[in-house]
Amino acid sequence: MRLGILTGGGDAPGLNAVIRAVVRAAMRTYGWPAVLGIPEGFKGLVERIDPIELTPYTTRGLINEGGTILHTTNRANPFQYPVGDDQYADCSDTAVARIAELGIDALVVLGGDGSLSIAHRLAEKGVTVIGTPKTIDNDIPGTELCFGHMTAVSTATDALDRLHTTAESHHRIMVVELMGRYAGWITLRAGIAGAADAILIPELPFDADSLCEQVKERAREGATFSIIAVAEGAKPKGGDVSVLQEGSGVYQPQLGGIGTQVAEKLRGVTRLETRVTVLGHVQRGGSPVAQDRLLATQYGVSAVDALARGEHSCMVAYNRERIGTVPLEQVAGGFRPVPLDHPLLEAARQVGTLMAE
Ligand SMILES: Nc1ncnc2c1ncn2[C@@H]1O[C@H](COP(=O)(O)OP(=O)(O)O)[C@@H](O)[C@H]1O
Ligand SMILES: O=P(O)(O)OC[C@H]1O[C@](O)(COP(=O)(O)O)[C@@H](O)[C@@H]1O
Ligand SMILES: [Mg+2]
Repeated sequence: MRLGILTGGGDAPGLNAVIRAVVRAAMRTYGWPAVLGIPEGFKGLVERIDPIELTPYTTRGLINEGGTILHTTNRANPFQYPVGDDQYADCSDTAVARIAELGIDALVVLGGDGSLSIAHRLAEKGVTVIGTPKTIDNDIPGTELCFGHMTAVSTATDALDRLHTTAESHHRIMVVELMGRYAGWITLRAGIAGAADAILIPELPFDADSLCEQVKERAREGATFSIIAVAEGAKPKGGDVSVLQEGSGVYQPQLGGIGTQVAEKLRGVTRLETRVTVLGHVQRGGSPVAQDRLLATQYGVSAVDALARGEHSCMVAYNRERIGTVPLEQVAGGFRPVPLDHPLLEAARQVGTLMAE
C-alpha cells in the first residue's frame, strides 16, 4: 500500500512524532513501499505541491520535534477553497484527482475538527482515509485525549507557576488568558495543576460581579495576590465570546480579549493592581511532553494497523487507556466540551477554586 500523509489546521506538539510512527509502522512492520508527505495540508493536494518521500531514515529524530515537518495551514478547505478576495471554489475534485495521480492508496490526515470534517467529505467521495486527533484544545469528539493537549497544559501550568512568584512579590492580581477556542480543557487542567485561584471556562459562563466579590473576599481573608486563569473562549453570563477578528468564508473567528475585559473589571471593582498575560501560541510550540510522544506514537502505529485490517473512514481514538477507532461521521462537525459533571470540575471546587458560576 502507498500512503499519503498530511497535517491540517493549527499545529500541535506531537505531529512529527505521529509522522515518524506512521512511516516506521508502514514501511518496517508492513513493508509497504512508500509514504508520501503532502506539504501544507490540503493545499498541497489542491495546488499539486511536490510531495516529500518519507522513509524511516529521513524521519529519524522527529519524536521530540515541535511543529510539523510537512507544514500546515488552517485556510485550505478543498470544498471551499480560497481563490481570490472573498472568493471560494469547490476544488475537492482536484484534491481527489491529485491523490490518484500520486498513486496514493490511503491518506492519513493528522488534524482537528476542521481537517477531520474535510477527511470525512473526501471519504464520501471515495478516498480511503484515516484520521488522527490533533489539537491542543482537546475538543474532538470520540476520544478522551488528542495529542498536543498535554504539552499545552504543561506549558500553561509552567506559566501559572511563574506568574505566582511575581504576583506574590507585587501583591497583584494576575489574569492569564489561555487557548481553547470553545472548550476549557487547557484552562481547567492547567488551572488546577498551576493552582489558579479562579478558573473561567466557556462551559461555565461566569458572573463578573461575583468574581470581583470573591477576589475581594480572598484579599480580606489575607490573600496578598490572586491568579485568574481564563480560557480565550470564556464568556460572562448573558454575554458573548470576545472576538479579535471576525471570521469570514473559511476563516474562523480569532478569539481574544476576554483576559483584558476580566482584568479591567477586577481592577475597577477591587482597586487592586492588576496585570494581564496572553499566553497565546507559546502553548502550541516546542517539544511534546512524554505523554504526547507516547500518544502520538500509538496513534501513528494504530492508524497503520487499522488500514492493514481494511478499516478506513475512521479516526483513531484513545478511550479508557486503549486505542480504538471511531467512524469519521461521528467526528465530523462535532465538538467535545468539558462535561459539567466532569470530576476535574469537582476537584477544582473542592480545593476552593473560584469559578464565579
Ligand atoms: N465542520 C467543518 N466542515 C468542513 N470544513 C471545516 C469545518 N470546520 C472547519 N473547517 C475548515 O477546515 C480547515 C481547518 O480547520 P481548523 O479548525 O483551522 O483546523 P483543525 O480543526 O483541523 O485543527 C479550515 O479551512 C476550516 O474552514
Ligand atoms: O493559529 P491561529 O489561527 O491563531 O488559531 C488559534 C486557535 O488555534 C488553536 O490553538 C487550536 O485550534 P485547532 O486545533 O482547531 O487548530 C486554538 O486554541 C486557537 O483559538
Ligand atoms: Mg479546528
